[in-house]
Amino acid sequence: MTYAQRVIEQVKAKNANEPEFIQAVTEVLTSIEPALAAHPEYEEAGLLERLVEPERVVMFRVPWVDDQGKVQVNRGYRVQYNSALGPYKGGLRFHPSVNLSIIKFLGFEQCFKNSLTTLPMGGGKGGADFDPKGKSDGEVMRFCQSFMTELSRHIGADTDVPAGDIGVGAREVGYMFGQYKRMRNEWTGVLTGKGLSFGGSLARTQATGYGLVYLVQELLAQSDDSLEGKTVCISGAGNVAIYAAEKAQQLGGKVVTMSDSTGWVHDPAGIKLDVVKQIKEVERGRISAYAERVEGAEYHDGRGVWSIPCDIALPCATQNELFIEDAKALVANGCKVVAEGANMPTTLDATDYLVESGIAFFPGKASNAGGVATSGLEMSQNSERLSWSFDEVDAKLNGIMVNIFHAAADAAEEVGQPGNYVVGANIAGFNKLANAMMAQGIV
Ligand SMILES: NC(=O)C1=CN([C@@H]2O[C@H](COP(=O)(O)OP(=O)(O)OC[C@H]3O[C@@H](n4cnc5c(N)ncnc54)[C@H](OP(=O)(O)O)[C@@H]3O)[C@@H](O)[C@H]2O)C=CC1
Ligand SMILES: O=C(O)CCC(=O)C(=O)O
Repeated sequence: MTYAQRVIEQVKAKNANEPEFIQAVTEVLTSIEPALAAHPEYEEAGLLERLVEPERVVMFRVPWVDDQGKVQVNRGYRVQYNSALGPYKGGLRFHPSVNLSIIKFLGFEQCFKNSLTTLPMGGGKGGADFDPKGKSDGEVMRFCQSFMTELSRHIGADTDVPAGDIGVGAREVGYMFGQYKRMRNEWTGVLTGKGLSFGGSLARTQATGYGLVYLVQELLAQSDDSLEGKTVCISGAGNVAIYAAEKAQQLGGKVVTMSDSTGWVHDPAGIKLDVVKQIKEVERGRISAYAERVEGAEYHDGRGVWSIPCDIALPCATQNELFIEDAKALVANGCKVVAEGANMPTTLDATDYLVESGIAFFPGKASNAGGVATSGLEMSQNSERLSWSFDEVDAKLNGIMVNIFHAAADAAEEVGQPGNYVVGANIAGFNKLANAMMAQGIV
């Protein structure tokens, strides 16, 4: 057994009821074997054992009162995973499925992703099993205030800087920022994804989706190709999906699918994004409404996006939403590129199948890093007390995504696995983090 395999077994034994966390650790540690082989000193320093164990896990009660006057209690989390590269940084997820396994896998992934951005950010993640769907603004505000009342003890502009994720957008970040400021009596860049009137960065809303497509654009450019005329399948209809679709369309791609947790739409003529934005960003409604409003579009209950033939697939909804049968359908239908907008949307066997089939497959820690990178740029602007223009931030985002593509491609090439961007991204992210951890001693 190799060092990595032994640590994977330890993680499985210690965290037996955390399947998503085990999945993320298995993917990363398996793919960095070549980097570990070049550094036997890592084993003596217990580097992997320290890497897989979060520096701190905070789990807390979030009591709040609903519109009927009834007391509700949710469970909140913040996993402060690794601070070797900078303050803990990563989003907050509000979704009924949230549990420790999901927050730990997201925090673990975030460490490598943030390393890939080259900005000084450590890794963290948090959230709660609260469902904002169907709640009034008042209920969401009271929940956010209660959540921040506890979280505020553990975060700070130089300690831990949360942001949005599933179920946490501008509204929730605004309520949490207001409560933090009220409790601390200080205005600091303690959260990113803030409103533009109080320290938010232009282009942060678009950044994850735009960044994903910038990376795909750079990949295609390597063979003098572009998005022009390409058919694109996207899952999800939230922040990442909407802005991935917008950028893909701006670059000449035709986006034909989007989805939510109840079903999916296929519009062979190309998704009308203004309709999706109205349904999702304004009405907070269901994607089924799209087919009621757009002639020629079909709505289907359940899953099915990956059955539609496409050149490029961008899974942008949630973890484990692209399975082995989906991977087989994509390959059979001639898909050439799969780039993850969501975190770990592709199962391990589906990932292996896509890579072995010669698909250019990009793991989320590389391809969706534009969001957190732009959060890093928001932190810089807050520290400077300045705001940069949209074009300035967008150009920096583009540059970061181009760099991430080449960092992953070069690392894969160096270990003799050209085109394996899973190996490349994991090794590139790991190398910098490992270097920092070794330099900082046994902590
Ligand atoms: N926002 C960001 O900056 C970043 C986000 N990510 C990742 O991107 C993904 C999407 O996040 P984001 O767009 O911000 O979140 P949103 O809440 O804006 O949108 C999430 C979308 O995914 C769908 N979805 C959520 N859970 C499920 C599920 N269990 N099954 C099927 N569909 C589901 C939602 O449908 P419904 O409305 O029905 O719930 C919605 O369409 C996540 O994996 C997130 O971690 C990664 C990097 C940065
Ligand atoms: O912008 C951030 O800090 C967090 C983004 C995020 O949660 C992610 O990259 O998954």
